[in-house]
Amino acid sequence: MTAPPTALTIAGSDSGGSAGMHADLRTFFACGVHGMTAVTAVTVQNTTGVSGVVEVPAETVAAQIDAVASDIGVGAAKTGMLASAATIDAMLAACDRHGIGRDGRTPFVVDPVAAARSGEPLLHPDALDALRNRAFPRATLVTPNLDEVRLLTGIDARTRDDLLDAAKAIYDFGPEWVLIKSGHLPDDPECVDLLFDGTAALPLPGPRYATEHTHGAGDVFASAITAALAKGASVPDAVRGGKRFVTRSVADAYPLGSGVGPVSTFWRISPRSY
Ligand SMILES: Nc1ncnc2c1ncn2[C@@H]1O[C@H](COP(=O)(O)OP(=O)(O)O)[C@@H](O)[C@H]1O
Ligand SMILES: Cc1ncc(COP(=O)(O)O)c(N)n1
Repeated sequence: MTAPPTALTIAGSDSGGSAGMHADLRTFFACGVHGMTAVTAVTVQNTTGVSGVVEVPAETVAAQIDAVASDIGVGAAKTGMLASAATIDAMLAACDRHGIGRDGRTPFVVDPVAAARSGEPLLHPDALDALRNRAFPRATLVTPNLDEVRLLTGIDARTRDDLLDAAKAIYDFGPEWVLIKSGHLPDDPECVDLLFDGTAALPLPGPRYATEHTHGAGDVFASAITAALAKGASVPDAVRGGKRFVTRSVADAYPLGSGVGPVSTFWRISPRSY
């Protein structure tokens, strides 16, 4: 047997199993990629929200990256909840040691998670600068939602036409590619995301389903992209494939608990068998 491609998520855990590194690992599995983790924080979380956070020491986050990169190897990496500037800087130093990120050539997807869907913060406000000015320039791809765009750039995108301005503003921080996610666009009958490389903008059309169960959608999208990059896909192909994956995941989203349920990562491996 040969080993499958490998991908690393640097993210927080979600005890409810819907978002964060749990969603990332399930997506890696569904995409046929061996998933690895550098846990940044343990969240006490369910479908109604986040009621506690314990941060993992920054040096332990870096040590997890060192451990897997030096032994197993990382085909592609993604970030989720990073919690603090200290963690971001320790992570970037570890990524440097192992060629993860732009110049090292191992694809590096930075999902700038700032808050949970339910509103609780997952990133210290004083870590925004580290994310923008130190993590983004290292990224192959940055994947903000519209709330994160607002926080990072001040741009309040309200229509599809505003997405290009948002993409340009994020691109100015130095990543190779930017993907603006449109799930939070008010009053749009579709979910048309936008991929931008500094010159050309590629719209990624998709339906908008009338479901409230979208917990973990952004994590699943970024993980499906990361899995495809680990398999050697180009960024546009990985993003197009990731969009198909997350759209099907939202289509099959299921209710869970008393709050917001997760998007489904079951559909590819065992459609509706549960
Ligand atoms: N109701 C929906 N129907 C179909 N696709 C959706 C829906 N909500 C979000 N998506 C898609 O899921 C992905 C994640 O989007 P978004 O919700 O903006 O990010 P996040 O989960 O990070 O807040 C995007 O491709 C978006 O277009
Ligand atoms: C540990 C962790 N990471 C990321 C998210 C964001 O996911 P969502 O925006 O769907 O709440 C989360 N809720 N928890």
